Amino acid sequence: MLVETQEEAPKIREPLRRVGITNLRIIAKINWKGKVYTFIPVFEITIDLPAEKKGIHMSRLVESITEAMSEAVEEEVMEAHSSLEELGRAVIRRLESKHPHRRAEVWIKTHLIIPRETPASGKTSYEPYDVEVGVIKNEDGTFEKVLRVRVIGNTVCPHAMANNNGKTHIQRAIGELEVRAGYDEKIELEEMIDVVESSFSSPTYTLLKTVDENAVVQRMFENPKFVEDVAREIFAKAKERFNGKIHVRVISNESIHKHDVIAETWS
Ligand SMILES: Nc1nc2c(ncn2[C@@H]2O[C@H](COP(=O)(O)OP(=O)(O)OP(=O)(O)O)[C@@H](O)[C@H]2O)c(=O)[nH]1
Ligand SMILES: [Fe+2]
Repeated sequence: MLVETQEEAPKIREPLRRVGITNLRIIAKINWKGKVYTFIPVFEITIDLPAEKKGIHMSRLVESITEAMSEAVEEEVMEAHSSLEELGRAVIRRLESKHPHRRAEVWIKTHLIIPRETPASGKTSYEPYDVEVGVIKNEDGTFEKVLRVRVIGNTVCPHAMANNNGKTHIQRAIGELEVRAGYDEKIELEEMIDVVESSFSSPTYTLLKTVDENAVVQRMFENPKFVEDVAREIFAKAKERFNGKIHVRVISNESIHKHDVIAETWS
């Protein structure tokens, strides 16, 4: 007979808000607009723990994830989940029948690979973006979601350009956009990525033929921006498009310093 240590009273009767599993890697399939994508996401799943319980039954959180995945893999994937947030909610729904809790969170971190067309040769280039989706079931049973995208672009400094007959310093920059909204709000990760990527001096590309490289350099110099300009542009576009709490952070890896510069704002 197994001893259920988790059910015993702890020495220190403090409730814990988030207890669970993190850095769990697994396979996931998403049927996004009729096309099947396979991901190797990293999961974090937590529930609250009341003051009178020593611990949670950790394996039940893992079971909620593995069972939600198997329903996708075994029943072939057309019944699979239509978005990462829908997958997160399906995991929480399974957890409800396995482990008592009042509040639950599932965080799914992965990469989206989006095919883009190069600016001059029109070839297909596959661009990687870091995305993270959080699905939160509140104590009143309502669901909210947090969508995060991280995009690599570039900035051309307008200040050096104005003071050096057009010569200037150029650097890669990273734009991070987070939208926190009610679960049913229609917000697409791809659209969030486009908002960030269109706010740099120029997007970056994996594949660039010489004609493409020329086009990117032309566009960069036609579009000099401070790190502040990029953050403001992302924020303004995101407020217009997405109904939720917006958080923007841009870091420019300055090529003239050993440090970076940052601009951040939120609604
Ligand atoms: N709460 C808690 N569990 C831990 C900790 N370290 C390891 N464990 C887990 O204890 C789990 C086994 O306990 P349960 O999940 O309750 O497994 P079980 O009792 O066989 O299964 P159930 O019948 O579903 O309760 C293992 O999966 C371990 O990951 C810890 O620090 N806290
Ligand atoms: Fe147990």
